[in-house]
Amino acid sequence: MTIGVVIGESRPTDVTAQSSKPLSVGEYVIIDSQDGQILGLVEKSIISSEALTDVRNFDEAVESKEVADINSRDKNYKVKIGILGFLDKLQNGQMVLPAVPPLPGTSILEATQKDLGAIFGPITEEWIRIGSLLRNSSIEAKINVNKMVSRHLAILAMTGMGKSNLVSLIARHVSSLNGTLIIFDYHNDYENLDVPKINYMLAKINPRLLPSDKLAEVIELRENADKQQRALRESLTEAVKQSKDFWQALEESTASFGRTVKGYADSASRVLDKIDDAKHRFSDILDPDCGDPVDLIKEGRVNVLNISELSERQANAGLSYYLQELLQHRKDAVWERKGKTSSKRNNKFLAPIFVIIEEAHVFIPKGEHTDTKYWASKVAREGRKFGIGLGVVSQRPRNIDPNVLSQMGSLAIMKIVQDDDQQQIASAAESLSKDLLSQLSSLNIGDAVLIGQWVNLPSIVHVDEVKSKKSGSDLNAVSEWNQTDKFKQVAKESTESMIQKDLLLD
Ligand SMILES: Nc1ncnc2c1ncn2[C@@H]1O[C@H](COP(=O)(O)OP(=O)(O)OP(=O)(O)O)[C@@H](O)[C@H]1O
Repeated sequence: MTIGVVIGESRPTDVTAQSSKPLSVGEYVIIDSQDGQILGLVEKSIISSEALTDVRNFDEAVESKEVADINSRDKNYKVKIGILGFLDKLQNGQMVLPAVPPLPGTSILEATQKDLGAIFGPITEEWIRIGSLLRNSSIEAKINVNKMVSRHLAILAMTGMGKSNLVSLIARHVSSLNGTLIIFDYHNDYENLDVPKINYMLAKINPRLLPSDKLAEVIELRENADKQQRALRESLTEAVKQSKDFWQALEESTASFGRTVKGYADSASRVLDKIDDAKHRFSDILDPDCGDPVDLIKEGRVNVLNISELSERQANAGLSYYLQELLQHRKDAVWERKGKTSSKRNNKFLAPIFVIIEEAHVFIPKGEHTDTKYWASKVAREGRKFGIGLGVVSQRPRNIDPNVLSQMGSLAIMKIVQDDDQQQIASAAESLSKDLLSQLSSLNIGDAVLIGQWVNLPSIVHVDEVKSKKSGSDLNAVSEWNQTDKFKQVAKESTESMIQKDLLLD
């Protein structure tokens, strides 16, 4: 159906058109050019009224409105359309721009399912549905899972805009494809994730497997307490690591170090206090008898590792351990498959895995070293070769390490209003045009700009809501206060009636 006509000057990159009705920014249209059909994206949409132009006062505005209302030709709908490429080429995954601009007078057509389906929702197994195009809502929006895993992903948005909903949706699809997904859940957001055969667990740290500087972080020794750090380092011997009762052996070894090395009695005693404290406070997490925590992760499942009980330093030590081990497992598996080595240990992960780090700005911060950052950037660099994908989720993109962010080949960006967040994203993602960037502050909950390797074309979509996901929704303080008040009232009344009964019985 013809909805407009190209007017004025046109270029190979954009045209201006007069349309028969208002068109939305972000809507796809077809430019029926002399060289073939071209896909276009509405970048600017202007509506003007002949009668209501140059109005000088309120009375004149009211009179002009009456004139405008009866004149069907009064409104003028003008759009600027960006050219994305020839439609048939885009349907085959190629972007080819016209050499000659579409001639003025060329028809603008409504884009149909037939036109857009092959571009935004290809029907092959690796393409999974995550929603529909925001402005052409009958068109499915899909993402390519293979590209997501091999080229990494960043999900960036202000708080409450739908990041964990998108992660939950991805988890569902990965689960239905029998893939292995590992989510490091910092706020216990995924406890109620409704995915078949989910493997939900408390992330554990086995202190036997840690080097002394990492153990020092986990038991919360101060970073600049050099003497305590040394006391721990010297006490954490191979014999202690191998002993039956790890904590007892470590305590004995530390006590002995304090007795025998001159000037270290106080430091050793402080370390002993810290060990005792950590042993009791973190007994669920610090487990010398849990074996290798990576063994708790199951292949072919969605694994949610709850790290909400861990302090930031502990979570960092835990996460870097997991990332390092997961990368090594995948390297072993790939090398073994190529016949280059025969690994001594059982290769747990025979197929690619995808790891999602929530609150990435905490663990992969800008301008600061963390072990997780080191391993995350290694995974980002080497993951493609070894089949380990990284997904970073954050509400503060400006605080994520730009090197790691720029290695995320695919992005889902939801509403973001802060200018420095937008700038950080723009410099990390080449394919984020100025027009798309300007859309970010006007998106609603669940709307996302998708760019990068996992889509054929940058697009603005509305992500499907995962209805059964209970977590993440805002607390309803008013209703909870109300409930609590009612409970208190009921409790008070029943206590009063019991007192009455007691008095009567007396
Ligand atoms: N695609 C969507 N469509 C409709 N509602 C949505 C969509 N995505 C999320 N919501 C709603 O928005 C709320 C917040 O979503 P979600 O927890 O996913 O946001 P978030 O960005 O992860 O928040 P936080 O930063 O606090 O973790 C939820 O109540 C959820 O139901």
